[in-house]
Amino acid sequence: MEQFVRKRLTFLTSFWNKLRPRSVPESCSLGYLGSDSVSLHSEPNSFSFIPKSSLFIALYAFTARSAEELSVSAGDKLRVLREEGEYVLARRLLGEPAMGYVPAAYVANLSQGTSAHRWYFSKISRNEAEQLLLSPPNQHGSFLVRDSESSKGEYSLSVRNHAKVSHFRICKSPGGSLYIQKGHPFPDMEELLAFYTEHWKVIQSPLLQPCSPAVRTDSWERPRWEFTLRRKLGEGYFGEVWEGLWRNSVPVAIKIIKADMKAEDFTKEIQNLKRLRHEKLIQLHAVCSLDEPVYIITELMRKGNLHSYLNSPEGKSLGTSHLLNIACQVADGMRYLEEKHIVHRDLAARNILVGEELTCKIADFGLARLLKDDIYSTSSSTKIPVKWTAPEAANYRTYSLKSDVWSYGILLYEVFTYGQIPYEGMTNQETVRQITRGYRLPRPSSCPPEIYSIMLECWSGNTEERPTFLALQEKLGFIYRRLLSSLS
Ligand SMILES: Nc1ncnc2c1ncn2[C@@H]1O[C@H](COP(=O)(O)OP(=O)(O)OP(=O)(O)O)[C@@H](O)[C@H]1O
Repeated sequence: MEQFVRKRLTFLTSFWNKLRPRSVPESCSLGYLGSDSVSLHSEPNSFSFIPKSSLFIALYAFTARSAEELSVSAGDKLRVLREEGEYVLARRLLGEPAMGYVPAAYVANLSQGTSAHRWYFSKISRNEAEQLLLSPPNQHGSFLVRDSESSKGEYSLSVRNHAKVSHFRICKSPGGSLYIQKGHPFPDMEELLAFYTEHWKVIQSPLLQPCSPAVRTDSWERPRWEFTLRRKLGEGYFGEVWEGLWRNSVPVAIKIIKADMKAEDFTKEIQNLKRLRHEKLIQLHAVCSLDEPVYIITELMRKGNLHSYLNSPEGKSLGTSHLLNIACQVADGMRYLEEKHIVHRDLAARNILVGEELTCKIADFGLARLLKDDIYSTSSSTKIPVKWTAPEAANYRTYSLKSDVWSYGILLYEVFTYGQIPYEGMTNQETVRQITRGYRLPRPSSCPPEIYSIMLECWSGNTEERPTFLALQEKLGFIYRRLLSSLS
């Protein structure tokens, strides 16, 4: 069970390692299956002692992506120990003894004649067949045979004909022969296909190559029953956020999307979370999105958002070195986004989450965008957090990494004022007017002058003069290390 969960939920590896540290070397990680009755050292060509139903053949070559997967070549004979969702746990029967997971679509059961062929896709619907044949690497002439949806025991032949897919019913006569055209039977599927490969004009669709299978790599979707809600943590635009448990053991944060939210809005956040992986960015663990309410499951940050944390007694007791440490962590996460050319657009203390030992992570990627050029323009009237937004973004909706740098300067102000609202007492309109005239926030009393001069650089009216996140990370890191060594 543990191995299965480790294998299928690789995104939870760190949790597993915490719950049950691996005690065996990676190369022996499948040794727990040693009780299986098949001896890997038995006479290789005689598999008579293995139940036929578990003898499989690899239809395609597959290269393992992790230590728990098994690389196979097309034609390899395998013993399948069990099926697990879209994978089978298989043991190679010839050559180097090895065992691991292989996509189920890459293997066929030898005891079921038809299924041992690359062109046979048993549990696939007409629509799925069309999608598969029309997607890469399949091309004109790709074909497959599938079980007929409407007539049990019969088949359908689906063939890609340029940008279209044609389907032909393969009927079975009472005597067991197969035919597409009445009066033209074949004893088996191979002969039928051989005939239509040669005489493809009869069906106006050339059979050039068997369809290639698709391996689904999106393993984020999890069943809802695996999560239990324990305590409400907060509420945002998309809905409530709860502390919860995954499989009754791993603490997680669960965002429950409100029923009236437009899918296109929150899916942006999910997509952004899926493609971003950095220790200073909040990590997506799973989603439950097949029915409502949609759950977005992320790592749990026990101390909540940075703004509230700075206002808490614990936050208020932090010294300059701690505040600098927070600033460095956020700069590190933003440097990663900068490298990926992703603009966050909503960088603020409320969107930084705090965990144990002052760990800080950037969250709320709902507004984040990949920059195609260096600037992202929007004409949409999305609500703008004006006091955090650079003037060119607030006035002309032109967002860039440099507008994120401006927001980072405001975040520094929040950090060094222990969570004070910037431009307190000013309205949004007044703030924009004052900023445009050159007004800048004053130096907070607990802020060292060198940090304040970094804030002022971030708030340069000329975007070119603002530092990069890489430069910010280096500069702040240097100041932090110097401060630590002066304290020790
Ligand atoms: N992963 C998490 N761990 C711990 N607490 C969290 C987590 N995610 C959110 N929270 C808490 O829940 C609150 C609401 O979060 P959410 O992301 O929904 O909204 P928001 O960031 O406040 O605003 P919005 O989504 O409207 O921009 C946060 O302010 C934080 O206190």
